Amino acid sequence: MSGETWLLLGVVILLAWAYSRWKHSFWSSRGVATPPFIPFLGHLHKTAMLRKRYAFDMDAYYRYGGSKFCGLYSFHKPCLLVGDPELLKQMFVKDFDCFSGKKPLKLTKHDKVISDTLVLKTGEEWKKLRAIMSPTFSSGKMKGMFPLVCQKADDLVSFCLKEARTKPVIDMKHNFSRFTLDTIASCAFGLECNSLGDEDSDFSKKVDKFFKLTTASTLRKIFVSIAPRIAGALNMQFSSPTTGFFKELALKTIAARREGSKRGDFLDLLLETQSQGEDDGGSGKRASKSKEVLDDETIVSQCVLFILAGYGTTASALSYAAFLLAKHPDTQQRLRQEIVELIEKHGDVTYQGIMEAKFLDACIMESLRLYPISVYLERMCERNYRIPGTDITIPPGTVVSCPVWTMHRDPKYWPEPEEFRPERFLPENKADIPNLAHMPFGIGPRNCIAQRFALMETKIVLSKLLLASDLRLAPGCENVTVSFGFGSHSPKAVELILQPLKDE
Ligand code: HEM
Repeated sequence: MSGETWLLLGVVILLAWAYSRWKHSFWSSRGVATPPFIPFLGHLHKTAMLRKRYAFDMDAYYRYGGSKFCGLYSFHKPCLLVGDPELLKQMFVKDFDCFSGKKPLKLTKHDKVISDTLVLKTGEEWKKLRAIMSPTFSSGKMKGMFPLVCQKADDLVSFCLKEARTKPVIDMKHNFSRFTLDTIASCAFGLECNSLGDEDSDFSKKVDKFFKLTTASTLRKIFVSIAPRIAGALNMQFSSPTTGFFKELALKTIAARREGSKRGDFLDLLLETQSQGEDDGGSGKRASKSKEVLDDETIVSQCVLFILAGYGTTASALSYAAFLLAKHPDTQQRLRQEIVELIEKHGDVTYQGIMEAKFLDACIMESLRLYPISVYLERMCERNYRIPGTDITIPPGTVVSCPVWTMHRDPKYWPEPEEFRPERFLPENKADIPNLAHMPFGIGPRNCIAQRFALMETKIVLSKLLLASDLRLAPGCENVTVSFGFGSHSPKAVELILQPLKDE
């Protein structure tokens, strides 16, 4: 290269560096602290991978003011980390109209099934869909689905006890995952897939494929995220091609339901909202609103949503809870006693009984405190917003995140935070927990829509499992290793010894 070319290159690099420095002065010029960052990337190298993210959030929270708020950069885009419960309440709840969106996922036209799921919708479309779907998760509707989930929980317990006869140690993470899968197949797709007993079940194989990340699928996702239009033109999609299998399955079940075979599951409930809209033909307004949102394709997307949002989350929540109960035999016995007393009162594991079980609820809440499935929450600012109590304004497009994992272990809110102490969540102690210091199901109007369903599922399984067996830690498995994936985490393994409590 000639001297002039070198000089030109030097000037270009210098200008780019100066531009990056200027962009990265957004927070310092407003007097907001930021953890150390690097040119161009900002903090992206620390926040893009969940494995690094939770440790980074902790550092930002304790050392750079994040327990109130601090500034971050994703490339050159300013982001805000907010760890103050009062400020979170103001932003995520009271000023929700300014924070109803989430960071958009870049998708192609071939990703319609997942782009129509509630979790990826924004603005008015999200509002309408959420309003129509919310009643399907009411406590009345949960009662209707209770027997379906109990059936799957009974299958799980029988399977585990059968395994316990031949195996010294049971892989409970695997069994909880299969149980969750069977429940989703039953409640969202009307399918009895029995993946617990049948390792070759088509449904479970397809779900495994749906989540499997290979080098090729990762590169495809990265390419779609960078150039969605070109990717679309090349017939590429972000989601796994296996999505087509679930779409066909749900469409087939919808057709069968129209022939009259109802089961009171989630799919029936969604179809009911569609016909409620149609029945309202007289007034016209509601009918067209429902029809517009819940066409068959939109319903199919919400069935797939159950796999996306409900599979790993519930299986991990059950795995962590079972591990903690096995590690704390006295707590386990206290919980078993509560369940036995409720059975004496109600005659069986009933919806009413598990709702009354205060210690059961406390054990699950404490387990989700120590291991919140979402390490952080995010919202996107939709217009200029002045951070309350300051004269700092953040522009539209700023991503605001809440460091859930870190806040769940802050000794300011949780004395001896690393200890498993369900008593913290008993009614007489609940008043000591500040509002929004505990948020395993998120915050405000965009929180987990299926919280009732997820809790019902978890409570039924733990009740039935503890009534049937004593859970003990397998030798060498005294600690749980958290395995961080792309967007979520799960215990690496939960291997337990199951000691049956009744003669079979
Ligand atoms: C123990 C299990 C579960 C946990 C811990 C959990 C947790 C969460 C969290 C933390 C969020 C984000 C909330 C926020 O940003 O404020 C969320 C959102 C969501 N969850 Fe769950 N979840 C669980 C099970 C499920 C299940 C079984 C479904 C089934 C459909 C589900 C569906 C959703 C949906 C649709 C959203 C997005 C809601 C919206 O954007 O309006 N979740 N969940």
